Amino acid sequence: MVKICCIGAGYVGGPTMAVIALKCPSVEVVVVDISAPRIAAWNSDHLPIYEPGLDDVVKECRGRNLFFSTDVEKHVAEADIVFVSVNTPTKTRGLGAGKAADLTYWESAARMIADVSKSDKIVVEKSTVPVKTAEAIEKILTHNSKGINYQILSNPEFLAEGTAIKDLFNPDRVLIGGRETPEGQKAIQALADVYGQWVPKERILATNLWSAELSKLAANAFLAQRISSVNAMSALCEATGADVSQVSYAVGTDTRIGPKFLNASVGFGGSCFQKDILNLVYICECNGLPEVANYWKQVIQINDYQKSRFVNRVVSSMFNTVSGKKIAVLGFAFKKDTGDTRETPAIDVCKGLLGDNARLSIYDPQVNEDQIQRDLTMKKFDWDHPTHLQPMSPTSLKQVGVVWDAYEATKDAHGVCILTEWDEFKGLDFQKIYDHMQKPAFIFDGRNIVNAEKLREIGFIVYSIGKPLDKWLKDMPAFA
Ligand SMILES: NC(=O)C1=CN([C@@H]2O[C@H](COP(=O)(O)OP(=O)(O)OC[C@H]3O[C@@H](n4cnc5c(N)ncnc54)[C@H](O)[C@@H]3O)[C@@H](O)[C@H]2O)C=CC1
Ligand SMILES: O=C(O)[C@H]1O[C@H](OP(=O)(O)OP(=O)(O)OC[C@H]2O[C@@H](n3ccc(=O)[nH]c3=O)[C@H](O)[C@@H]2O)[C@H](O)[C@@H](O)[C@@H]1O
Repeated sequence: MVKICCIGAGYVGGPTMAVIALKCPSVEVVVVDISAPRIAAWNSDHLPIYEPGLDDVVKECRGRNLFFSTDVEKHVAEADIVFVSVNTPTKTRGLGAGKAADLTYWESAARMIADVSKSDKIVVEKSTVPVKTAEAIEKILTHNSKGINYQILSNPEFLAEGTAIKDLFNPDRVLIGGRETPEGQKAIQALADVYGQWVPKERILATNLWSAELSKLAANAFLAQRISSVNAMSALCEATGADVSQVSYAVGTDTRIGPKFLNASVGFGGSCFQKDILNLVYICECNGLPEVANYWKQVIQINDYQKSRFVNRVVSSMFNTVSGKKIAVLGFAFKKDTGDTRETPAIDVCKGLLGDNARLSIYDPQVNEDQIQRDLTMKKFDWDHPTHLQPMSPTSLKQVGVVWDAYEATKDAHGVCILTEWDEFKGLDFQKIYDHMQKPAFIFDGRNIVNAEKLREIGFIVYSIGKPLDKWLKDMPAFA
């Protein structure tokens, strides 16, 4: 029986390994982590992450050929294939701070593999890492090898949160990079055989190591670039009276461009887009390519601009101040169908509003108060470390209330900001909301999910990203 061990039981390690266990009943899969609470949650009825369909997959295999354990060393020692899916945060200090990937967790995992291994192993990079990381890992493993043969593969993950199980069941492609040696090719084949149990052969792509590593960074950069492109257009739409949804549709019907990933928004969030682009920028700079670095930097700059543009719209529309005003924030997660708040645009928007002294009442169906308070008080990039190593959050912010109901959040509010596109927000009774709000009542839709015309009929003043402006907003300076 092939034994797989995955180091890191997070958003990637957990779902990916659960699907491998489901699709390959003859493979034993153990997911290990240094975080005991996380492993306990994986072994309980309340999994540590919310992901549609995940519960069913885990229930079917857990205890059969899927196990979660804190006994990292034992399971690594026994495995034939070791996936490493640990955090690769942005460095916060030292060389490359604010850009380069911090490979501390990766390196310590590699050293541990070298320490405990007694048999040959295929070591798979599942985390997103800088190009050439495999070379560093290879050095750590071979310098401590005790005659053991290691093959390093790069097998980046392309799942998106909220659709992880769907993406894993039916991936556009599985990318496996390895050394161009007979041993390297054999290792690629061994991993391809695992995926081959449910992924069609033609979707399993084999490349060299560096192409696989770089393809992951490139794919995220391209995806984020589409969003920044459409968000840049959204600003121009507002200035000219064009409608960004119509522009996106018209542009996306060109088969060379395609319709996906062209929704204007308050900005992209999530644990990876910004981190991976910063990493790409750093790699370009290190390779003496400042023009290429600056090109990709712009994707992040437009994203930051979009978030601050949104805050400015809110403040300037409400008589240039939100001081002391109650603002309801609907949605805090970085997208719908996840409880994940890492790099969510809601953090920057809320901080911007708090900077103007607003009182916030936040509701998200999947995010609790503790998480929101932590997010609003934590330093940039600190979130991307294993939970038990993150600094304790300081005292909570008094101006921020977190409630479990959209109607409660909006009661007596002066304005409502929609920051996540949860389906339930589309079905809210906006007449009821309007009736219980201060007047004039404002809605700022950062996700373009409400029917602005209907809301205007009720009496709201509505701002929707990239849409022709409400008469009220036209008369207000956008960047006061
Ligand atoms: N979240 C996502 O949707 C995607 C993430 N990725 C990449 O996958 C990697 C992991 O991301 P997530 O799963 O989101 O992170 P995560 O933070 O949810 O999980 C990482 C886990 O690794 C554990 N860990 C860290 N060091 C360890 C060690 N030495 N030994 C054992 N466990 C250790 C942590 O305790 C944590 O539970 C990152 O490189 C990320 O860029 C790639 C594709 C999608
Ligand atoms: O490496 C990763 O971590 C993953 O990053 C993204 O997945 P994810 O961040 O989970 O979610 P996306 O659906 O890509 O959304 C990212 C952000 O962009 C925003 N977005 C997305 C699409 C769009 O048209 N407009 C838009 O603003 C979302 O609301 C969200 O805040 C990629 O889609 C995955 O392929 C990749 O594996």
